Amino acid sequence: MRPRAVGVPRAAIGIAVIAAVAMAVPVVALLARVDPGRLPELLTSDSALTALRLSLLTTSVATVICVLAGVPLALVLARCSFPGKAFARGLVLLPLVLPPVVAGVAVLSAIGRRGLLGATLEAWGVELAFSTAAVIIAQVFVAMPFLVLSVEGALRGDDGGDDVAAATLGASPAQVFWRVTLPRLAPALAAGTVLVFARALGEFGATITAAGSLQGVTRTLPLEIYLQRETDPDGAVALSALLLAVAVVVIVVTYGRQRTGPWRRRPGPDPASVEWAAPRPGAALSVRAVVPERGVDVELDIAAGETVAVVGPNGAGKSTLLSVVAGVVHARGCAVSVGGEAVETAPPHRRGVALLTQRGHLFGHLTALDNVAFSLRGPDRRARARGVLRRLGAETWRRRYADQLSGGQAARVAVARALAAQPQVVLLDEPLAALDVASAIDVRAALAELLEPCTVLLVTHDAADLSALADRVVVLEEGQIVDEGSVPDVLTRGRTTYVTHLGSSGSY
Ligand SMILES: Nc1ncnc2c1ncn2[C@@H]1O[C@H](COP(=O)(O)OP(=O)(O)OP(=O)(O)O)[C@@H](O)[C@H]1O
Repeated sequence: MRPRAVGVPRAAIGIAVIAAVAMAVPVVALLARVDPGRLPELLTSDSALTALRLSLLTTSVATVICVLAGVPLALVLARCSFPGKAFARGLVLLPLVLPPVVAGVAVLSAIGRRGLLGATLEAWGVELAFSTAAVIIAQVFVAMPFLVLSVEGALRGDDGGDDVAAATLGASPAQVFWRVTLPRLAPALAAGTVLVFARALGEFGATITAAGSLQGVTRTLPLEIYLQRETDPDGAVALSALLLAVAVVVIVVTYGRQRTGPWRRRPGPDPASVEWAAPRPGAALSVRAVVPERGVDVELDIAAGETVAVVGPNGAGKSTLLSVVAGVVHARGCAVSVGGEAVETAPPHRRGVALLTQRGHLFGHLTALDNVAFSLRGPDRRARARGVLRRLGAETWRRRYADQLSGGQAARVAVARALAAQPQVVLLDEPLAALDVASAIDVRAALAELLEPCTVLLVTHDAADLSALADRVVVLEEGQIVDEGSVPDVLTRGRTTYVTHLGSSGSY
């Protein structure tokens, strides 16, 4: 069910209709000029078929190259910081604004006989200029920016929270890329691929400049149309209609998938439930979090199996402390050890620490069940995942995707996913904040039981969490520990205004 859209101003609708008609007129005019009687003969001429074959071949190869090279390029531009990044980005996107003929001259200057790489290529016995390879190079050069723009835009638009969640569930950077980042990018990648294909298919200026017009070698369909325009206008019209049809088919095939909503992986068969075994006992945690740019300077030791609640006003540094333990935030003065082993230089997936943030970050392309099974191994992983969901009272929604769950339901599934990973240390950042009162009571009770053997660092603003879950409480203010002790002691002392309010909030 789609929510009703907010109304659109009448003027916008009027202008949109005029714009759509203006875009449609040339296409209709072209189709009107096609002579259906002569179409088979015109389209099956030797020159037309040769040009079509060459166009489809070069465009397909160029599209594959753009996808294989463009996705890593977009990833680096979106996610890495390095000197000269703005310049590198400008360079990659430059062909977008270059006149195609200039792009062709640039390609020829690189691969031509007297070009920058010409002598080296010749020494290797490779001659690229005016070859089919030159057509592909020209197409890649002009089309690549479309893919980079689409994918980089999608990457910049998200905060990388899903990737962090996956890493703290034990996924290596390569697994995060294949299992989480790429599926999330699928719609942008599909859109970018269509644009690349369309741009490469229609490429003319750069191709004729860098590769010439040799029949069967470099004369692609747009070049054939241009040449036929002089000698056989009807043939040119027929070929134009053919190019139009190919472009429409590509767009329909690719965008057709998107009409069914976001990309989702089809779930496997519904598994039988396997009773969830008790969580693995936790390990001792020791952390020194010194992050001057956030004003945080905290040292904390937690015994194996202990649950420590961290409380404090907004901006006190609670989430930063958790991020340091998880390996998401790094600073020179930080040290973290899990089970006596120093892990501050280890990447998040090697720390044995699961981080559950306020937003949960369920993976949108997976069902609730497959989210929970994400970190599990073995043939019965989905059955065990169902057992964990059952323990959290979330089994009913196992076949739903993240966008089909309410905030509270998603929070339960996210808790199940974090606990299923059996981490040595569990980091919970306000895990119950999205739940209604009744659900919070249920999940809190389940957590109290399930977290019993675990080492837990829990950030909360709710006094009910303290009494139900915490063995000890630590109070943070402006990045420093200002009090710590047993829950009743700290709340009774009420050393800060925040703690006084927390103690009198009624839920304790
Ligand atoms: N990504 C960031 N870059 C720079 N500074 C940040 C970033 N995230 C948080 N900070 C700053 O670090 C300090 C601690 O923030 P943090 O999110 O750890 O507080 P918090 O106690 O978790 O707050 P809340 O209860 O609102 O979640 C704040 O001053 C905040 O402005």
